[in-house]
Order: sequence, then C-alpha cells, then structure tokens
Amino acid sequence: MWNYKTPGIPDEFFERTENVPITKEEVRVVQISKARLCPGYTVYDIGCGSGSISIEAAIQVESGKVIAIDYDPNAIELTKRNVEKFGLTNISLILGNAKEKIIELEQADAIFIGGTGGDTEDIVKICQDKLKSGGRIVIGVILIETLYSVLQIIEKLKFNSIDLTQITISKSRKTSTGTMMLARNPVTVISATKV
Ligand SMILES: C[S@@+](CC[C@H](N)C(=O)[O-])C[C@H]1O[C@@H](n2cnc3c(N)ncnc32)[C@H](O)[C@@H]1O
Repeated sequence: MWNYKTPGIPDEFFERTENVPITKEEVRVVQISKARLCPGYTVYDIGCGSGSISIEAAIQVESGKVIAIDYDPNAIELTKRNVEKFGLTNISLILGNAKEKIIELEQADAIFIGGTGGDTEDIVKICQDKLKSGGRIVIGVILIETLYSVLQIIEKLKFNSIDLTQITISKSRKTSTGTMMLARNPVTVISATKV
C-alpha cells in the first residue's frame, strides 16, 4: 500500500480513532528530516499516538528498529493496527509512562518526542542519557509553556546544533465559489544533536 522510501505518507492512509492525535503529514515530514535517520538505527518514538512517526521512521531505518511508547492504551492499540496495516516488523510497542519505560531500553541513535504529559524535564533528561553521542532528538511542541520548558532544559544539557523550526500549514478546501486555504495551529519542532 505504500511502496515509497520518501517520507510523507498521507494522513488518510492511517487508521484513526477520535481521541488519539496524529502528527500531520507535513509536520511529520519535517520531523523525520530533522532526525537524519539511517538504515540500522535504533529509534524511540515517545508518545507515539497514532504511530505515524513510528511508521515513517521504521521505513527509513530498514534493518534498524523503532520502539514506540505511549501511556494511553488507545494509542498503543491504534499504533498496533497501523503497524499491521503497513506490514512492518521492526516496530515494538511499549505501554506506559516514558519516564519509567525508557530507562530500561538500549541506547538510541535518534529520539522523537511527541508528548511528555507533565514530565517534560525528566523525559528530556533521560533521553539525553539514552542517546548515543551524535544522536538526534526531535521534539514536536504545540503549547507555548512546553516550548519554553523544553528550550530551557535542552540548553542546559549536552546538546548542540539546537534548532527551532515553526511550521504553519494551511490546507485547501473547496467552497461553492472556489478554493480557500484553512490554517492549522502552528507546531514548533525543536531538534538538536547530543554532544
Ligand atoms: C500529539 S500525540 C503524538 C502524535 C504522534 N506523534 C503521531 O504521529 O500520531 C502525544 C501522545 O503522547 C502521549 N504521551 C504524553 N505524555 C506521555 C508520557 N509521559 N509517556 C508516554 N506517552 C505520553 C499521549 O498519550 C499522546 O498519545
């Protein structure tokens, strides 16, 4: 159903449920690009939601693997359905709070953070410990408060090349008289390299 190596799987290709959010296609493409994935990499997807980032990452890392974590059973169930739908065998799923679960994992080459609940500082710190030197962290943020706290933490830790990219997407919609553009909420993507 998806035979391309390039990221950018359309949102409508994923199974969806009402209460589990998805990182939208265009934002996902930027996040995947910022992670600079290579075949063989080990990747965490923290707060995997629908699993869309996990699936795009799993395609990029080929013989590598993705570990998808979420504390919402509905998100894990939905990610499982999407993993099956895309026929991928290199994604493992973990149900639980990332703060507790990532401590026991092997070192990672890249980490995506899509959600932290109230544990932003702890999770970013643990991710720093878990990333290999030269590894990439990519954090998608919607709330201004989260953005401020991530920035404060990441600047204190062992990261360089810290980059903030704000993505504001508008999508077309047909009306009775033509085509209008509808704006979505901005998402800020924070990315950095572990020293
Ligand atoms: C915006 S969604 C992520 C969307 C996802 N990147 C995708 O592509 O569908 C955030 C997710 O983070 C999860 N989450 C928030 N805090 C968490 C934590 N501390 N541990 C595990 N999962 C967490 C939420 O349950 C939610 O599913």
